[in-house]
Amino acid sequence: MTPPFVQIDGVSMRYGGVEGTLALRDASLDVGDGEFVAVVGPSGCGKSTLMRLVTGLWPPTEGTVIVDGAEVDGPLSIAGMAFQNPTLLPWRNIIDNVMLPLEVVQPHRRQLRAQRGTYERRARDLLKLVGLDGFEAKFPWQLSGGMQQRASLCRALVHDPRLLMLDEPFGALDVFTREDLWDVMQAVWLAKKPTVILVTHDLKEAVYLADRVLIMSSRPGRIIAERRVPYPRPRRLEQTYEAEFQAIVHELRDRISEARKGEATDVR
Ligand SMILES: Nc1ncnc2c1ncn2[C@@H]1O[C@H](COP(=O)(O)OP(=O)(O)OP(=O)(O)O)[C@@H](O)[C@H]1O
Repeated sequence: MTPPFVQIDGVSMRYGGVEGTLALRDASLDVGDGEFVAVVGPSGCGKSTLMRLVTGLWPPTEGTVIVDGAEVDGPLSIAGMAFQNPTLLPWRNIIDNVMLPLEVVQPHRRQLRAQRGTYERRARDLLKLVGLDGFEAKFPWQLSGGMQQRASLCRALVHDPRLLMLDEPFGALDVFTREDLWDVMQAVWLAKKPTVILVTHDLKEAVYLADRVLIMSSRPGRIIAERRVPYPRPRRLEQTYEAEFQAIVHELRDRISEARKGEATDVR
């Protein structure tokens, strides 16, 4: 059997030393290579913290995080990341923003000068995939919030990451743009099959996009349950209105509401 691509084993995370905030306690989860999982849970339960540990932005206080067979001990170059806030650099145009990871992440950084044309084509293809062709030379402030978020997804994908970490990337968008981007995300996943971990508050989004939805307890967070999503891909937005789909969303909502009631005792 192939080992999981991401293995989180008995991870705890306390911010600010022994008297600080315990965000995660004994959290464990495995994610298979090419699997799409969504992480949901009560507000403040440690979802973003989990993302920071997997991408190596913080070391855990206890436990181990293994990605692609190696323990994570610093920022992961095989990961692409997108957050709720698109964080594009205002002085760079859209294509230069999208190409930013190529200037940082090896081996692309080494190859960029010699293969600029190929890389630029890749960035243009991604912009086209998300409906932003024609906007390459614009600056972030000339684009709407939804368009900036599309560009930030392209930036997360431009170095062909094997692991894609998405922390509420659609959270700030209106419902129509959000649903458009779900389908963009689905198309990207079908085309490239990266391993994806998506943190979201939107249970419909979690069920629409993921193979498996993981539910966290209240803080200090750990994974307390999971729900497989039985639908093959490509999935269609109309499915989200069907009774079976809505029953899964309700089931998740109930689990989270139970998790919220079982408030943890160590809540420092
Ligand atoms: N850099 C930090 N320093 C100190 N405490 C932090 C830090 N980051 C997060 N925390 C605390 O850790 C806990 C978990 O935060 P985290 O952002 O991981 O939760 P979340 O589940 O992503 O929250 P939300 O659902 O509201 O986005 C919270 O109590 C938060 O205040």
